[in-house]
Amino acid sequence: MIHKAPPHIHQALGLATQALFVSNPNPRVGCVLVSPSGEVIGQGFTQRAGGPHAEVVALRDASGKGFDTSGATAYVTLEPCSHHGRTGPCCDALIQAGVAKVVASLADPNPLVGGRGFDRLRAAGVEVVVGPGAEESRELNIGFFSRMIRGTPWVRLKVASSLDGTTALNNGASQWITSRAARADGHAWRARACAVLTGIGTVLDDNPRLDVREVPTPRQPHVVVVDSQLQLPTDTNLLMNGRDCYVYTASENETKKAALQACGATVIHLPNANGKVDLSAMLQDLGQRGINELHVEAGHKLNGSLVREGLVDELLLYLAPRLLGAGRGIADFGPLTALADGLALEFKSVETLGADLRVVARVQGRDSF
Ligand SMILES: NC(=O)C1=CN([C@@H]2O[C@H](COP(=O)(O)OP(=O)(O)OC[C@H]3O[C@@H](n4cnc5c(N)ncnc54)[C@H](OP(=O)(O)O)[C@@H]3O)[C@@H](O)[C@H]2O)C=CC1
Ligand SMILES: Nc1c(N[C@@H]2O[C@H](COP(=O)(O)O)[C@@H](O)[C@H]2O)[nH]c(=O)[nH]c1=O
Repeated sequence: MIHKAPPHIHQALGLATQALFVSNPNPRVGCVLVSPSGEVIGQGFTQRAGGPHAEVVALRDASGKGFDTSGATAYVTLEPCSHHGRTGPCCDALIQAGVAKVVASLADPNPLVGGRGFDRLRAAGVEVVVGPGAEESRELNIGFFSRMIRGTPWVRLKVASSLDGTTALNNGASQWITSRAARADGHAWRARACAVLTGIGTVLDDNPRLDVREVPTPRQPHVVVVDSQLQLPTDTNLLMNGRDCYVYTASENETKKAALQACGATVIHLPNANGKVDLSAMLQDLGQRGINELHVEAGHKLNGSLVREGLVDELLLYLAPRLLGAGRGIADFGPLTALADGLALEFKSVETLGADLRVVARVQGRDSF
């Protein structure tokens, strides 16, 4: 039997997409309220952290328009919450509004919710259907699911390269390899991430801003720097706009640490056995700090370590129609002795963006948590 998702859940998924740049670190959720006669009476999506969740926005929308919500069906892309977080439980709001049925895409992976929302609704006599739109909702919230289930962010490596895989010349020149359109698209991917991570090599070569300025966004992602020796200059562009900045280091230089902290950075000491930063421990720490999607824009050295240590989930690759020959590559790992030891990927999408190509490729098996 073919199970067809009801159109209202597609509408709710469309609303959830509107939360893409907004709700971090909360999941992107949409909700549509439909009256017993089949009329859409309220809609909403999750607002910024601490603001109302999708269900409450939809209920307010309905009551604001003078609609009676009793007997309505709520189509929602994630299990309604049952706990008192920064806002009250959405289950209670739905029950109080007299909603008769909830169609939800999938259960919330948050251990504080995890099925309790559905139990609470059912206990109050609300009919609950789970499943329609599950794949799309999980995909939209891959970072939230990663953090809740694995305890670490979804790691997306963004790279801009020539068609032959060069990301910078040996003298460090790299601006710009890709077109304006590709770079603007890259900003949209920055905007959906909770944080943008880079290496000290990139900071010293480029003094990048790593902010979102080519697309409108209500919030800027945090910035994370991997810097073993605390070489980060206090006048770096990264510290100029008051964003949260986390610097992971192997250095115990308290003077430099104090200088960076005075500029608003948070310095975290996480050395590995080689005197570099322990990248695996860093991801655990970022998970605890509420980072869902981690957007990496680093050079070939840090990218290489992330690949070598098996920490990369996805590649966001912009390819310019140009050959640059020898230079810095995408990720410096290996040399391998067997082809089978390469990082096996699966293409998710290939699109043209102006003159360039955008390839999204996922590391095989990484999304099966
Ligand atoms: N085209 C593109 O998409 C991009 C190009 N670039 C280009 O890349 C170049 C910089 O590359 P690169 O020097 O590789 O810079 P990275 O950004 O990769 O930073 C590398 C540095 O990170 C530090 N580090 C700390 N811990 C680790 C660890 N566990 N593993 C690896 N590195 C660690 C090391 O310095 P330390 O030991 O001192 O801490 C290392 O030298 C620039 O020319 C820049 O323009 C950069 C980003 C994107
Ligand atoms: N060279 C290159 C990119 N480089 C990345 O962009 C960073 C600069 O970001 P910002 O300071 O915010 O403009 C730089 O340090 C590097 O990480 N990106 C691209 O989309 N295309 C390109 O050709």
